[in-house]
Amino acid sequence: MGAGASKISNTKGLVQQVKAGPHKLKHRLDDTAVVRTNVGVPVVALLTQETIQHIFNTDLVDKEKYYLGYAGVRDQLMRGHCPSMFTNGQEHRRKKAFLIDVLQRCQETLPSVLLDKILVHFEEWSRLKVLPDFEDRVFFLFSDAMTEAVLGKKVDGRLALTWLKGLMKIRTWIPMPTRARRGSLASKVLPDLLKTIEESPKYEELRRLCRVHGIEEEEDGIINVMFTIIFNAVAAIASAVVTFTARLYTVTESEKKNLRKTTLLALKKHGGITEESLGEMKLLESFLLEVLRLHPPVFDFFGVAKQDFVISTRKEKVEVRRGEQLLGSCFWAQRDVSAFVCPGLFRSNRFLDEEGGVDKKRHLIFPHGSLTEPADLDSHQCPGQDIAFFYMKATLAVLLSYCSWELKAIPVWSDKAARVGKPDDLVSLTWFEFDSDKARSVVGS
Ligand code: HEM
Repeated sequence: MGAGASKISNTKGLVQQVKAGPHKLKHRLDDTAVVRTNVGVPVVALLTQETIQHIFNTDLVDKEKYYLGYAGVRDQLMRGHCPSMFTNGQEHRRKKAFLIDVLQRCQETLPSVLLDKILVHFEEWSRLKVLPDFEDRVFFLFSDAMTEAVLGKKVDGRLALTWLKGLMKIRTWIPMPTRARRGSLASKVLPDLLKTIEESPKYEELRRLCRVHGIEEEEDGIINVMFTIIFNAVAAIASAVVTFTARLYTVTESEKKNLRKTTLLALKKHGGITEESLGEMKLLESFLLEVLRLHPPVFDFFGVAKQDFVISTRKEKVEVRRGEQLLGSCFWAQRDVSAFVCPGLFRSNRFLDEEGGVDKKRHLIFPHGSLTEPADLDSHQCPGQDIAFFYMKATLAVLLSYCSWELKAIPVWSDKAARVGKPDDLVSLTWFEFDSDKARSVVGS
């Protein structure tokens, strides 16, 4: 029986959640589809491709302001303005339409800004040779590229990272001094962060767009842009790229060689990073999708039932009461055996066309909805996937074709939600080399 009443306390639930993460919800061989449990808050957890659809249904489920189940964002770090992904109804429609407009307006500058940053950052990494802070450095690369493309001027990546690291809080009475310290550091950098945005070339344009989209307080719009760049965009793509780098370590030499060869071939054929060359990097894309299937940056999607409803599965009918928290487990739904053969295995060619990849892609739900369906204003699905894939594929293509590196340790995944898909220990490089001359001759901007 999956969804019986769970009597455990929030504290015990939270401790289990931190220790076991998604493995608290079910054993990998169970076929449980729904379970009532406690992950720091009581939840009805949806664990399959079929049941997780309920969390995407905005007629049944609302977002909770500032909260994702047991975790939340510190509203003072948002100056009391709520990010789009935590809002509902008209407020959500307005904010999401505004953000989509902002993102569309930077589409043209985005590729050249990114290529420039890739070359500059990789050259710096190569000079340093050893990168104990590799994860932060990937974040800085994407932060520079994204902020410059959207704002016309880059924001200091260290300010952005300090703000991000202090953003999340946990719903518990247990004292968390490290989190508290990070929260107060983040409060300190917020004025500098906002000042850089206010002084950026695109600031007036962003204020105008706020008015166009009926966002009454301009600060609300600006904070939403900041949240989207740093939290929604940069944090997610940086994590996926670090996870990819670690995953490469786990595949055979011949797989790696083939990946490098096909990527470089596409780059050379089209004379650099273009829509065409990226489109031809089928193995790179399949590898990346497999990384995002097994290690999505967001494991759990949360929402609150707006009304009573029933979830019917093959085995049972589960009644959900209005006000109950729902947890959609992206982690388990992307390991559902009804959609993926041998779902626990990492198979880098799983999403190739000849492997039926096109059909399988629709079961990828890491963007908070099917990857093959476009995001719209009535859902909470991510509207940034095109940008995300351009950023990730372009960076990985240059990395694979012109760089060599060594990881400090063999990566191990025990699936800690707080690591947003990355392996348990910090990913560091003991050595990094970049063939800048060759890269510039092909991808030079
Ligand atoms: C691999 C990279 C990415 C992943 C896995 C990802 C995933 C997600 C997920 C799971 C959500 C929903 C969160 C929730 O409601 O609980 C979301 C929302 C969002 N994402 Fe992404 N994202 C990625 C990259 C990006 C990028 C590059 C951008 C912008 C350029 C972006 C912009 C947004 C925005 C604006 C929302 C809020 C949508 C709304 O309010 O309805 N994301 N993303």
